[in-house]
Amino acid sequence: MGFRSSKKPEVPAINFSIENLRPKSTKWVETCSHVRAALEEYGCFLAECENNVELDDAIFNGLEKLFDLPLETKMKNVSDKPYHGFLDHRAPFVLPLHESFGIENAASFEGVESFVKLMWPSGNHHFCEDLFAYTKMVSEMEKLVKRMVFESYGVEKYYDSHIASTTYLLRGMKYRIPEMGEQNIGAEAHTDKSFFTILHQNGVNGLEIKAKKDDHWIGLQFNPNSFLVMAGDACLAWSNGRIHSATHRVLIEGSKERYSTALFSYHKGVIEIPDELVDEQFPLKFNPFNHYGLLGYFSKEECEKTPSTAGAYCGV
Ligand SMILES: O=C(O)CCC(=O)C(=O)O
Ligand SMILES: [Fe+2]
Repeated sequence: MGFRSSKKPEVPAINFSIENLRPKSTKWVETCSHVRAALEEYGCFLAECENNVELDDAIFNGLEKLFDLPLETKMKNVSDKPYHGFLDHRAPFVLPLHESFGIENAASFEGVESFVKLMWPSGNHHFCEDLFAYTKMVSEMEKLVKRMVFESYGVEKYYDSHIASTTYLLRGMKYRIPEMGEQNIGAEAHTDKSFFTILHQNGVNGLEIKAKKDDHWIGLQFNPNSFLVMAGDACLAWSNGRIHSATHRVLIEGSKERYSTALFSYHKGVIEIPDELVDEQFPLKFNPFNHYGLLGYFSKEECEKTPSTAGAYCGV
């Protein structure tokens, strides 16, 4: 068995209640600067929201049923993009505790509906509705965070075109309980290749983030209202290295299975580094890059040992 490291609640928690999120209000400006500071220092923060408990229950109960489907049904969740389809515990990494699905175009009803139809050909209307409501809500949160970040750097003029090219992938994860003597690694240490990732979980903790300043592992304590907003390698490159893309992993302990969701934002096409983010303190570090190109590059074996995928793929 592995061991659990520091549990100090060091990742900043930021109040995302409605009254803090009225654009241009004093609280909005304050929240923007907290968001930016957290992303630069930790690469992530816990957004504390007024969460919908009923919807949460519906999603995690629905996920349980989804993972209980026969393997041959689950294997129908395929994609031409790497890490976008069903991953069982054998491929592409050997992760005995992990299984996950990928739902492309997750913020569109058609995307969710075509996934649900594939899994339940005779229909599962309620889950389809709930899943869409959930992805809609989390994708709105992603847009809000993006707006805050763009405003905070004074590059809001690029926001609309950026959003117009954004697409979402929802991954649903299940981590089973390790057996006696079995390793407790649910997900190996990695950085995400997304622009942003928004993570949520059932009541079971296990996600750890590597601190930027001294490399120690910080165990995250979610409450039912917490969503972890994390920057991926695409955001690191877009921000010209100002925003940190945190290494993270999942360790599983305890007696309850862990279910989590991750909404990944991707950009269709090329991401340009805004001129405004290049100056003497931050000379240009990255060339414009194709976001799916970055993901494809990472999926190739030669990149496995590279400490920074963005640096290797599109570094100046
Ligand atoms: O399950 C989690 O909390 C994290 C999963 C993760 O890091 C990923 O899918 O990239
Ligand atoms: Fe991740």
